[in-house]
Amino acid sequence: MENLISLVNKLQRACTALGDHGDQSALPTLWDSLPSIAVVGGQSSGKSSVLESIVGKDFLPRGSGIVTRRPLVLQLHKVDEGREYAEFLHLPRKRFTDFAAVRKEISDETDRETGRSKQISSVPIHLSIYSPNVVNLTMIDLPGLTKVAVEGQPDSIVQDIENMVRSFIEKPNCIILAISPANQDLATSDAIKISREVDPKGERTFGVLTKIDLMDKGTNAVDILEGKSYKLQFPWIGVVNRSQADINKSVDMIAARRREREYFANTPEYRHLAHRMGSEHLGKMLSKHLETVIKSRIPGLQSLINKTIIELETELSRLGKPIATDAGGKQHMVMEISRDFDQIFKEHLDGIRSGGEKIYNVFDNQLPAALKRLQFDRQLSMENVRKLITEADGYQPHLIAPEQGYRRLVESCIVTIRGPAEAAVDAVHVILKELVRKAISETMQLKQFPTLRVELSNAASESLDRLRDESKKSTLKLVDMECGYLTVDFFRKLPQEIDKGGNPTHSIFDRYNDSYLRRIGANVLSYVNMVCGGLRHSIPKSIVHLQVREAKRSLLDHFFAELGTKQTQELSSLLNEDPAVMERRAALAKRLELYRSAQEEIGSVAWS
Ligand SMILES: Nc1nc2c(ncn2[C@@H]2O[C@H](COP(=O)(O)OP(=O)(O)OP(=O)(O)O)[C@@H](O)[C@H]2O)c(=O)[nH]1
Repeated sequence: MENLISLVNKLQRACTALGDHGDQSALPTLWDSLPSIAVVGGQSSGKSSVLESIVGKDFLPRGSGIVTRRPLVLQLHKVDEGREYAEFLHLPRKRFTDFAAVRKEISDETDRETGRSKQISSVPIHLSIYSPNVVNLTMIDLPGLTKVAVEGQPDSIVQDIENMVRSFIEKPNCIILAISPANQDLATSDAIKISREVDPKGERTFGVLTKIDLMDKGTNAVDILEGKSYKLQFPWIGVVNRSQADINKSVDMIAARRREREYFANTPEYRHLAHRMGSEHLGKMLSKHLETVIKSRIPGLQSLINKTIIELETELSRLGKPIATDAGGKQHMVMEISRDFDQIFKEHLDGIRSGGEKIYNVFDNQLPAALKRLQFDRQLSMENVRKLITEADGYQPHLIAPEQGYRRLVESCIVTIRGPAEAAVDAVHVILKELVRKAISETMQLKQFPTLRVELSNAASESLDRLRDESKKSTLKLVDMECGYLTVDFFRKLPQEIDKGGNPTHSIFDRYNDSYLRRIGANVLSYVNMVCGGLRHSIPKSIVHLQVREAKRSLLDHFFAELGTKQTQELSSLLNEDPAVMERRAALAKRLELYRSAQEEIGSVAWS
């Protein structure tokens, strides 16, 4: 059972180390879900004395006025053997074996936060005590409630202390140790007043009556201790702490405890209650109660932790990975994100994502339709055929066939194919750009880095422009090649005039008759159609080879080459992100670490 309390101790320590004090922040808090015991009471009611009695050590600052000015989270760890020692969370690895030094450090640490003025602060001091003589407990000592500000204190201090105390004890997981001095009327007890406000049924309030030994002669606290004056769910516990005179005389704790036991055992009014009085009993009882509370809370705590982990992970993944601080790490990160983008771009082309199919549509529909639209009517009109042939003949008319005329006619037709060829290159370019845009917006990590997003998009776009230019050059070359060298076989296989029974001795004037010119036009058209048929297949090949496959292969080559030369500062500006996002991510990561370790700790205890 003891490991239940040490579990909560561990979790509370982890909370503090990772910045979860249960204070108001935009992060989920584990601290508030863990049971704790807060000691409340009026000034000088004996809070510190009760704490010291439970610990069995002198370690708290003493003096007049407000001594406790910051919450002190005190964790008691029972160890099997060895020397007692204390450790502060703000001084890790420093072991205090001298408890007078602990007292001084509490005082100094209080002053460090509040200055030497008598101000208060809600930032807790965390102190752990390891001893064979303590029970496992976590308790929070709070500043004493006061009614008036003393010199040097602002008037608001009365309300400030009350608010701070309330903020701790109003949490449903807080067990309230309400300290009231027996030498004052219970009706005026600050502890009872404030605990009743937050726990009207007294379900989590333990009433502790101090200074019983200082009560007026002839009066006693039996009615209170028997729960007749003010009823709480748990029985009242009376304690007799050391008086100021005892402290001055350095009466040690062991002696003080023995005297306390004797006091209750030997005072006739309290003898019947002696078995449930005293600080030792108080410590044990609190420890037992805490165990019960923790046990009942474990299932709820587990499900809360699991739920919070999922929430934190979801938000963290939405915010993206944290940025490396060194140049190498930054470069690696930019490369990784860029590769993610490149991969998505390729997936669009390869059909894993949509969009690549539009390229085939260019080859299968747009290009053939554009080629078809080239009617060559103008080039092959009777007048034009006649004009080109006679021009090509020059001063010496052709003898058998108008060789040069044919060439000029073919060339004048084929040259018009450059238009559809160029248009196909441009159409594919537009599609590739659209795919880059899509891939950029689908690369999750890029949402985090607007500058990198722009740079990457520009680099990809420039690459595509370069590829378009290359592709255009080569594709047009294909067309130009068709102009540069005609397929001789086609013309050789053409039926000659003579074969058709024509008269080869026709005069030159007869040769330019309509049917002769029409036949030449038809021959040229049939040749050009054959060329179009070939280009319809070779233009897509050229485009795919130089634009599509090359984009897949080397879209970011230039970008990566330049990346290698970038200095840390340039890399940092590439990975510029909103500082608020960075802060939030760091805070979330810390909180997630806390919840994960809590999940592990609770898991192991719950199973055992
Ligand atoms: N005789 C006697 N004196 C006590 C008892 N409890 C506390 N005192 C004395 O009362 C004075 C105040 O006790 P503290 O324990 O310092 O009270 P506190 O509530 O912690 O005080 P602040 O932190 O200043 O609010 C000290 O001089 C104690 O010695 C008690 O049960 N009997």
